[in-house]
Amino acid sequence: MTATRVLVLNSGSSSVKYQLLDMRDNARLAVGLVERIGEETSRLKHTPLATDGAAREQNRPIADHEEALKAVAAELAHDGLGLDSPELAAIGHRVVHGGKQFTEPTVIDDAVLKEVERLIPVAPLHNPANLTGIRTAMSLRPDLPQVAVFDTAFHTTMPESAARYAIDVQTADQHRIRRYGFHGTSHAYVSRKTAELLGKRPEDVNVIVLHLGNGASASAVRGGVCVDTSMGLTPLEGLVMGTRSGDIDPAVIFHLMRVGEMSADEVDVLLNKRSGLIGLCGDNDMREIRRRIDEGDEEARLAFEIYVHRLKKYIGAYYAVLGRVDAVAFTAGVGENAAPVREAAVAGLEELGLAVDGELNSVRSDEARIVSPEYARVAVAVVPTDEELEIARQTYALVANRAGERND
Ligand SMILES: Nc1ncnc2c1ncn2[C@@H]1O[C@H](COP(=O)(O)OP(=O)(O)O)[C@@H](O)[C@H]1O
Ligand SMILES: CC(=O)OP(=O)(O)O
Ligand SMILES: [Mg+2]
Repeated sequence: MTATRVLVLNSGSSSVKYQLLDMRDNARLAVGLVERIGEETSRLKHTPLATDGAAREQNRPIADHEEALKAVAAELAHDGLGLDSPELAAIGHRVVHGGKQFTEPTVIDDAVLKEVERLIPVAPLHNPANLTGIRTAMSLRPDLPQVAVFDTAFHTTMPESAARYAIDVQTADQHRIRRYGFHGTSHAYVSRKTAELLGKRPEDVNVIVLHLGNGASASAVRGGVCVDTSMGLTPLEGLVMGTRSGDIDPAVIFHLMRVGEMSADEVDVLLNKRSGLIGLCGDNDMREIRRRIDEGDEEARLAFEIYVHRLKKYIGAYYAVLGRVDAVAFTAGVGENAAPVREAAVAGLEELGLAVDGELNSVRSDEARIVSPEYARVAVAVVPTDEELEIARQTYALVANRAGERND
């Protein structure tokens, strides 16, 4: 019997999302989420799709990512889908920062672990969680291939003109300061899906992808190749996010340190965790912000306007970078669900061929769809992302390939 299953772990700063898939038909056997790790109100939600599909929940404090993963392993075992299964071919891990060197999915060994660890200072919210996920999975199944799929990989094609900051070259090179970009697995998947939706080959279309989740980033994809993206050295640059500021005058930082007497760490926490939507209005969930706007809340309205203004600037910028745009694709939690964000982001851009159809845009669906009117020159699309499926595919392709090579 050949092993055909892949477990995918997407470890975030305070959550773990996971899926167990059978790669013969990409069927999802189990999916789940552990959230609020490290808080009193942690929650594990596990849905065993292969059996009765009834979700099970645990509401209890889960101290760290190791405990979270062990709880996930126990839930899977409960359904006869445990990590000890001989049908498990590999575990695929989302790794957020892979620097410049990892352009492909990579089987994890000591050298890879060291490199992911070395990159912690430039992905402090993400790489430590990714590493704990990997180490725990390795301890549970030391014999199994563990594969890292990097958020940065898709962006390694960016030209130097987009990847370099305009700072002293020696200093930049010494500290490997450049723009790496993130959410690459999503940008790759969504740009390809968008081409499919248009009935074209990826190499024939130019797409602006707007990945709007808790973290948010935009990318310009020309013929399937990323040519620019909004996140930089770290996932802090670019769009306004749930808790991150995105673009800011770097002098704000010196000012806060010199005049505000804040330490570097305090400014780091301010910009990463107490800025963006939560900093502007106290809420980082777009649903709550829309609810408050409907009640006439001015603070929430301004936060929404700042969010959309930045988004619109990036649409314009990437339009200019690409020269010709076939589609603007919205994805992730906000992009897929928040019709008012999509409407406001393209409002007034009719001259650029961009518009949404009010009725199409308000339809709720899990399907990839076009929400622009027939006459619009550029398609505005809603394309649900599936980072876990993409990670599973890349992981399975790599291990199947290696197995094939061994048998040759
Ligand atoms: N129905 C909805 N309407 C508006 N916004 C939503 C809805 N569902 C989710 N969101 C937004 O999506 C965000 C989460 O997006 P997601 O892509 O799951 O984030 P991440 O993977 O970065 O944790 C939430 O914080 C919320 O702002
Ligand atoms: C890189 C990044 O910002 O990821 P997330 O959106 O999962 O926080
Ligand atoms: Mg996400």
